[in-house]
Amino acid sequence: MFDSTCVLILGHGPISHSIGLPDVACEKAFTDADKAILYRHILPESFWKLQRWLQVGKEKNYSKAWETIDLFIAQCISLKHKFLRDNMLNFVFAGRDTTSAALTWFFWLVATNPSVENKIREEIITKLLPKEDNRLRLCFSNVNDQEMKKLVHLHGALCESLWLFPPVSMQHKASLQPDILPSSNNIGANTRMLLGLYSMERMETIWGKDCLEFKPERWIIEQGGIKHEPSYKFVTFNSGPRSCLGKDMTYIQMKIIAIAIIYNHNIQVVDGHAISPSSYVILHMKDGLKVRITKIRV
Ligand code: HEM
Repeated sequence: MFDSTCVLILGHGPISHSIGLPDVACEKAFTDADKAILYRHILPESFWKLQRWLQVGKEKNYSKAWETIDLFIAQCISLKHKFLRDNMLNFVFAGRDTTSAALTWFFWLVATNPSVENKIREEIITKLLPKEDNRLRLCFSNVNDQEMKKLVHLHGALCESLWLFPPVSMQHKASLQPDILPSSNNIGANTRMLLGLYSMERMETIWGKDCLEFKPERWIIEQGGIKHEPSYKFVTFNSGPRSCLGKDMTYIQMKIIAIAIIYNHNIQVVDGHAISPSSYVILHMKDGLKVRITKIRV
């Protein structure tokens, strides 16, 4: 299990079970550390702390074990340095601009559709605020994922803006081998393909006649629950094995921000401010969103 855990977590196996059962210092260090931790539970605190200060007994073994474990982990990190760097970059890049672009389009759509803004504010008050709290103060520590799922109008408005203005507006894919696309088109190996998500999510043949309208109720079923659209149709977060890993977190972050702003403020877009998309891979608003914020609660 030591070997397989290391491969899973660190991407590097110490092969302690190879033929000859080699002495792997780090493996023994974990056992020593474990034993020392047991003694910390049993002995009076002042006693093991004195041992630690004097560096004797089990505490001496514990310190040595830590040195060995630290060295082992540092070696694994340096072996995987490029992999870790690339992953960190991927996450920061993937999470930074996408969500901020999505929020900008969302607030523009909500601000220019006051009936939607009112419906969201109303459901925050009726479904999220504790009945006994007549001060109508919203406390986020009480709001969990399940509570947020009750806000169907907010969810609908978020889906609608993520759908009309997908923050990753296009994708680039290439075929490894010759293939046949679902459209029956044949493609050769190494064929570059650009997928225009922005355009795909505005196609009448896929979404119907009202595909250019802002209609959050599109995402609400008759019984009042949230309507699910398959990811190969609502492609904002990609579909298949390379789907976005941050999708659920994005919805939670956007909901927290939307609730805090819509519950407490009224948003008005500044007259004459031009709205148009920018030409980046991420679909920003070209000149940002200029708004006037009015506090509606003290
Ligand atoms: C509105 C917000 C977001 C949108 C629209 C979005 C959209 C996407 C899309 C379309 C892809 C596929 C890219 C491709 O294969 O070409 C993707 C991948 C990915 N996203 Fe997001 N994303 C968002 C937020 C986030 C956040 C907050 C995180 C995490 C901090 C995140 C992490 C990732 C990662 C790690 C991948 C790569 C998955 C893989 O290749 O296996 N995303 N995202």
